[in-house]
Amino acid sequence: MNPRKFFRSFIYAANGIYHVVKSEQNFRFHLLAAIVVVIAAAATGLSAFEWIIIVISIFGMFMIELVNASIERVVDLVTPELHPLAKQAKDLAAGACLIYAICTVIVGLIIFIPKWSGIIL
Ligand SMILES: Nc1ncnc2c1ncn2[C@@H]1O[C@H](COP(=O)(O)OP(=O)(O)OP(=O)(O)O)[C@@H](O)[C@H]1O
Repeated sequence: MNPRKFFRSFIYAANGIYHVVKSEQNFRFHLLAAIVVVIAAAATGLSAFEWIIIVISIFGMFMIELVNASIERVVDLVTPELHPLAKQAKDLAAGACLIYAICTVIVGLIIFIPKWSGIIL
């Protein structure tokens, strides 16, 4: 294994993340939502297992947004013109993000509602 090449791959990955933060409004929204969730989780007090679920949900959302942004760029590279398959590819990737986002909201509700209802009621 070449250590320099290995280290360079981290730089490339960090560049990709930096680029998506700069260029994708959706990614910045998820970043803000993640900060709010972490603050809410810290204030509520979660078990280690609940924290693991929250961390997996947050990082999974970032990951799928990165894959979505990557698919969008590949599609634009392959066909700058309008094409039904380009639309399908982008809409499918966006659909994957939406499905995972719905999943994270459900997971959040399952974790937080019983704790908050104990505080509110
Ligand atoms: N080359 C294309 N051919 C056909 N439909 C496209 C193409 N590019 C985007 N679309 C469709 O147009 C709609 C809006 O796409 P738009 O370009 O605004 O956003 P995006 O490319 O999906 O994301 P972003 O705004 O972040 O670049 C979506 O339904 C998308 O699938």
